[in-house]
Amino acid sequence: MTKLQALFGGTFDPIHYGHLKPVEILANQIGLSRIIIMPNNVPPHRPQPEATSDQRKHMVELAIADKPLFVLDERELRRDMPSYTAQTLQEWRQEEGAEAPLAFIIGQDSLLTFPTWHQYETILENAHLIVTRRPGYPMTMQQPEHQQWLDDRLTLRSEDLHEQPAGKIFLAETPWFDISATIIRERLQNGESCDEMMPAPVLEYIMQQGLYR
Ligand SMILES: Nc1ncnc2c1ncn2[C@@H]1O[C@H](COP(=O)(O)OP(=O)(O)OP(=O)(O)O)[C@@H](O)[C@H]1O
Ligand SMILES: O=C(O)c1ccc[n+]([C@@H]2O[C@H](COP(=O)([O-])O)[C@@H](O)[C@H]2O)c1
Repeated sequence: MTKLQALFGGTFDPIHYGHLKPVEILANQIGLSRIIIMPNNVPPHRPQPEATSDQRKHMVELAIADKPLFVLDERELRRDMPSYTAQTLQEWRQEEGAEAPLAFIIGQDSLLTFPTWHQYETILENAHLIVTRRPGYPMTMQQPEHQQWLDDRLTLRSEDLHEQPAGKIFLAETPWFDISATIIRERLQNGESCDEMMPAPVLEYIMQQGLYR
């Protein structure tokens, strides 16, 4: 069994197949026995979500109920301050010890904004970064110095993620899923179907709660 642990943070307003499917495929590709899903309470770089933290947590629980690959981490939900990943990963590293291989999973769009994140350079001191593909976003950074930063840390060997505790960036070859929470919220507001975009129990909960109308 692999020792590499991977944390997948997000706002999940709501959780959808664009979150779940790439990381399920990733787990098979690189050998992850567990993915820790971590919804935030106060997202650092965007407006407050439409659904409450309790509702978003409940939707994650419904989405992963029949998937033993996933577990929920509530640490950022308990925080009233913005959920800075640098701080979360520092805490996680202290809990897991210096040698444990740890990774943070993001989509391709998040990689592009990564250099604007709070203390972004320190994030790689505590974890690897695993990037899943997302349609509509370039794989190169806008600023040459950020591309250099990326190139210096890139690895093509997924074994590095298992063998080293932190510091590498791995661009995973996951398929594209053209789904976003924004599109789902818009479609639901217009009364359009989202059946193919998320697990049925999540959609049923959205309807029952009258969310995103
Ligand atoms: N379709 C997708 N493919 C790959 N990664 C995704 C996809 N949708 C979201 N992600 C990634 O999942 C993480 C959490 O995303 P988030 O909860 O913001 O979802 P979102 O669909 O981008 O939401 P919104 O449309 O509200 O901005 C981010 O790292 C994001 O890049
Ligand atoms: O730490 C930061 O500055 C930071 C800035 C933007 C996003 N993040 C984290 O990245 C993850 C995906 O963010 P989002 O907004 O796409 O849901 C989530 O765990 C956020 O807390 C973190």
